[in-house]
Parts: sequence; structure tokens; C-alpha cells
Amino acid sequence: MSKAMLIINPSSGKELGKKYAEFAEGTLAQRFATVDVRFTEKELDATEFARTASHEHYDAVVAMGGDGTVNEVITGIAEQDHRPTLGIVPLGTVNDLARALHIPTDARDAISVLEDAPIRPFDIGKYGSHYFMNVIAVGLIADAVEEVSVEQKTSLGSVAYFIEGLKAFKDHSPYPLILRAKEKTFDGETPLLIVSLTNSVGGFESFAKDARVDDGLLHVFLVKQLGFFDALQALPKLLTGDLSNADQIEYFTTTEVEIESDETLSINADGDTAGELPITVRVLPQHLNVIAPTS
Ligand SMILES: Nc1ncnc2c1ncn2[C@@H]1O[C@H](COP(=O)(O)OP(=O)(O)OP(=O)(O)O)[C@@H](O)[C@H]1O
Repeated sequence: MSKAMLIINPSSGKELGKKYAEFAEGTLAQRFATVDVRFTEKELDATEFARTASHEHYDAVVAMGGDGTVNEVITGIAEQDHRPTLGIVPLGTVNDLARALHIPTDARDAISVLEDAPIRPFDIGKYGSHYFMNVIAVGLIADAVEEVSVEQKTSLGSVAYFIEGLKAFKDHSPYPLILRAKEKTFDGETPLLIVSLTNSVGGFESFAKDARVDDGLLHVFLVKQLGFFDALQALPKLLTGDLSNADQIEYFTTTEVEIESDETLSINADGDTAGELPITVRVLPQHLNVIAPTS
């Protein structure tokens, strides 16, 4: 008999989770014989619930919350032998994975998709014991995220990061970084390094426009050392995906990359700070399955 676990973060996205809990449970009941609902109370609850769902051979685990909640659920199932199919009801500010998977960003529409959308594979990434589903950033964006207040994030969404990013370009000196991949090595200074699995980064859907959720690749963007005015030119190109002739940006794809620095630099994974350099980042190709429309 098929069973699904619905994991809801009631604090995500202006507490929409509570409002839509019943509708989501009812919709999932059209597809699965049993639906168990769990509400998170604190950090790592979603990981624990998802791990239990794996151990107990659930067919699906649906994450209802922001990117933080989706990341926690993925962390709970990623290492297991039995990995339930993922479902996502995005309630956060950014919702990059949902965007990349063509899952509607409206909660009600996203729930409706769970009733009959196909199941398809997607890549995740790993460094140390951390998993990520969208993006790793070192430098500028990592700093910008730290500086965006909850109020700014709620009212301005992705634009808040953009504004803080511009400020960070002006105020911060670049970071010394060493990058080693089969395809390319770099030893120098950069204001920003981004390693992306999906096209959508920070809510900007054409950021890594060639990235596909199941292409088995890490898309690496390295911004070269810039003056402020060069930076002003480079940022819109980053955000609109117009990178083909952007000489301020080094772009390549790989499956594994080592990143280190002489300085202590923290890493931002999927919007939250998680760990420090040095790291080796690997893609786990088509490691998980997700209920999501194909276009
Ligand atoms: N019941 C709860 N009350 C308060 N915080 C919670 C609760 N359950 C989980 N959390 C915390 O919420 C964090 C995840 O929040 P999440 O990213 O899903 O939502 P969000 O902040 O609204 O989304 P976004 O970051 O996209 O704006 C978890 O890391 C966890 O620490």
C-alpha cells in the first residue's frame, strides 16, 4: 500500500503551511493510500522526519516550507538506501529548486500538481557531510545573505539580495581563492564564486540558463577581480544569464571541484551558512526523484 509523509514547516512563508495543510493532505490522499502529516517545531526536525520516512519505506515525502525546509528533507533522504520520491510545496521567499523544476510558486497550484504530475530524477550536490540542491556561494552573496534582514527578505524577496550584493561589491575587498577541477584551475582573488546545480539562483531563473536539474553537472561562475563600476556591469549579466560575452566572468561545468582559501571563509549553501573552506564539491547525478511537471 502506497504511503506519503507530508512535512510542514508552520513558520515558513507567513505561516501558509497551516492554512494549506488540510488541502495538501486531501490532494495527496488522491495519489497515496496513506498520508501522514508532521509539523516541524525546530531546526533539523524536517531532516529527522524525512530520515524516518526513508527507514520506514515511505513512497514519497513532501516538503512544505521554504528552501531551508526542502534542504533539510533532502538531507534526511539523500544518504539512505531507500530514498522516497520528493514532493515540494514552496512557501519561502526564493524557492529556487521549485522554480527550476517548473513547480508553481503559488502554494495552492503547487499542491494541485502533486495529484498527478510525473516523477522525474534530479541532481543534488554534496561537500563534506552537507547536501545542497541549488547553489553554493562563497564571497559576495554569502555576505549579502548574512546582511539581509528578515523584514527586507519578506518585503523585497530576491531584490533584497541584489541590493545587499551591490553594497557588498562596494564595501568588500575580493577573497583569495584556489579552485581545482579537471577542466580548470584558478588561483587568485574573486569577489564571488557560485557553484550552481539549477538555472535558478536567488530567485533569478535565467542566472545559469544552461543548467538542467538532471544534467549531472556543477555550473561554476567565478567573477574576476573587479572595480566597482565593472561590478555594476557584471551583476546584471549574472542575474539575466547574459554570460556568453561577459569578460568579467569565468564559467565552466564540471562534476567535482576543490575550493580552498588562505582566509577563513564560510560557505552559503541554498541560502544558509553551512561550513567553511576548504571543501570538495561533488554532484550526485540524478540521485533523487521528484514529483514535478516536465515543463
Ligand atoms: N515550528 C517552527 N518554528 C520556527 N522555526 C522553525 C519551525 N520549524 C522549523 N523551523 C526553522 O525554519 C527553518 C527553515 O525555514 P524555511 O527556509 O523553510 O522557511 P522561510 O525562512 O520562510 O523560507 P525562505 O528562507 O525561503 O524565506 C529551519 O531551518 C528551522 O530552523
